[in-house]
Amino acid sequence: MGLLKRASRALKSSLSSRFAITSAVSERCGRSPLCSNLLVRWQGYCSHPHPRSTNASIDLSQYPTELIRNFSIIAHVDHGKSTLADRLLELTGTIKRGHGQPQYLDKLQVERERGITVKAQTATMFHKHKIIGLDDTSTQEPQSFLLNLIDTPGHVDFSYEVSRSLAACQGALLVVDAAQGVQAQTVANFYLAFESNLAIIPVINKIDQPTADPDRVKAQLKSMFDLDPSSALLTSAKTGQGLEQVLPAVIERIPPPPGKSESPLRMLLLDSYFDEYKGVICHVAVVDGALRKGDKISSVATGQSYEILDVGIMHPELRPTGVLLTGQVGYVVTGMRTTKEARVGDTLFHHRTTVDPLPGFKPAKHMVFSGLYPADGSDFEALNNAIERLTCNDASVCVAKESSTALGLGFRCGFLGLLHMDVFHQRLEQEYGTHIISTVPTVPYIFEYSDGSKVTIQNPAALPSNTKQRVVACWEPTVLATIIIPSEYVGPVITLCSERRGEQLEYSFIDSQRAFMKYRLPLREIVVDFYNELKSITSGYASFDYEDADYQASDLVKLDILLNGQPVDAMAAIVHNLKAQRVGRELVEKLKKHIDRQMFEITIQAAIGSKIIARDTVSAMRKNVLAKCYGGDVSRKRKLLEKQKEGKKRMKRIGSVDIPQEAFHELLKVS
Ligand SMILES: Nc1nc2c(ncn2[C@@H]2O[C@H](COP(=O)(O)OP(=O)(O)OP(=O)(O)O)[C@@H](O)[C@H]2O)c(=O)[nH]1
Repeated sequence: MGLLKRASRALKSSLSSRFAITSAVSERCGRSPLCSNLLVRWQGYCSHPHPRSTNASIDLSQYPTELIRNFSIIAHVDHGKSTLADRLLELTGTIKRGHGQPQYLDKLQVERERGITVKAQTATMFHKHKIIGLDDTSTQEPQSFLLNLIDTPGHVDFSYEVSRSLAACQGALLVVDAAQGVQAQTVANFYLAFESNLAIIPVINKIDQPTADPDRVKAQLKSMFDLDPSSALLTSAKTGQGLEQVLPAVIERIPPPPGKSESPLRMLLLDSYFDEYKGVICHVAVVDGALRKGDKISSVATGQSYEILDVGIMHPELRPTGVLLTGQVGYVVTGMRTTKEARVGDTLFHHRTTVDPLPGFKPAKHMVFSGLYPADGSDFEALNNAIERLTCNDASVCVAKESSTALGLGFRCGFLGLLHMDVFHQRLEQEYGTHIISTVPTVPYIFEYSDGSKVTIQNPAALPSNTKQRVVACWEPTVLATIIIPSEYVGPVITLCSERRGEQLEYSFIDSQRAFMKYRLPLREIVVDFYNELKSITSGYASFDYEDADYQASDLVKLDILLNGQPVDAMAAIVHNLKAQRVGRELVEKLKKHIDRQMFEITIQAAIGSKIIARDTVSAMRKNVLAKCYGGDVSRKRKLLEKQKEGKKRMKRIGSVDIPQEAFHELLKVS
């Protein structure tokens, strides 16, 4: 994951090297060069809604780059980014106070249900501010600034979104919970912003909490990132305390976008999604030049040309402006038919001009792969459509068609992590009404065969079962994990990491209460349930982040699951030899629990090659759903039978055995 490299390139190998990051950080995080160049001092002036927040049309020509600030909010998960974004939108009158929809920018149903941000969202705000010349005599009138705010996800799986958002920004608010202090993703996000050369404004949030200790957090910011403690803003996004300092600090400390208005148009494509009515909508940042409705543009990546049918800003919903000028961030609607044409990171430019492409983004690195199949085989086309549309909106998923003897036609998808995979499944079901079966997640292993060929295996079924005969060596991907925990949990965390075949690389203390550990862990060991277990053994206090590392030689075997003697390719897994027995037993147990009794006996076996390592049986008998329905109304019985019929539709028939969707889901949790 390129994004993860950033996280801790400076983390590199030792804490001390991080602590040694020098005054370059404080220079960047202090007053921007702009301020010294202009020799101005800014003063907070007005936090009332700007008149433009009404439905009046917006004239973007009033906002040259000097009056634009593009910034992001980054933080560890749950430290209050989305709540802070809400308050800033309210403060500027972009949304109504008490709009009744907390975390306004978390628009997806899955984000609201899970209380997490999955997709980075942009909103444009206007804020009036007064400038006072350093000589204090040249008082100017307050000026209106255009502020583009990008709310980003905090969970490690979605840091790809963060890295993309930062490409459109010149500064970032680094939000840290006043009670929890610096956590693993705070570290990762800081380095991501630092390496992107952004001005960083530390914001210590949640100061209203009884356990808040802003001084301790300031000391951590100083010792870990060399951030000037006096530059930290103290806020409570909940009570509103201290919020009036945030936008003045954004205007004061973050430089305006550096683009040239007189140069030919260059736009960075940040994101895209499919809208039922408008078609493909692209989020763009205009780096140089200007874009107008009706312009013809071309794409560097595909060479295709399009006409701009609509252009505008997110304020906070789509708001047509007819134009986007240098430094502005907004949306464009072109004639693109699918979001596949909208390559995230692409450079768009005026047709028939020549420009140097913008740097773009490193492609997302897929950590986990799993097969997705329609629960009902005849729904393949519907699933195909749903996946196509959803991947338009989530470019970080890779998809290839595959087929399984057990499940029929389906897809092999690559995800950034397990939560990402989970969220993708949930969105497929919620937003597109598809019922899916997903196979056990796997990571990309490398196998070397006796003929000297090497293959990357993303699907266990692709590995012949008699591996030992043909495979001469195998390697598995590893990660460098950063774990920050209260000192009292060090023991259990060390035990967990060694159970997961981890190698400790570093162990030190951030302050008197918290320990910092760095481990090399096999990726396979963390994708399945590691984070949940870490949270549970540390009462939720652990924070965790990882970056991808090298492959390491390993002793891997293919574990087959057999139902009535038939191997089920969709249930095969590649596991470490030492764990094969336990995993085999657990898989058999889970399947037994979830397969309903049927008219015949079902044997469930786990096998390595021809050796059976676990076995159980489900005895024969049809599940009688009417058993608990004594007498009573016939319509009630009919309803229960209908429900059973509906449930059966969602079962997968493998050989002669019906397997409910939940059985496949449960298999995902075996580590
Ligand atoms: N006491 C207190 N709670 C806050 C404050 N700011 C946010 N919260 C609460 O903290 C929780 C997490 O807030 P979010 O804004 O969703 O956090 P986030 O960082 O956006 O979370 P992700 O998007 O999942 O990374 C919510 O329950 C908020 O109500 C604050 O200043 N004080």
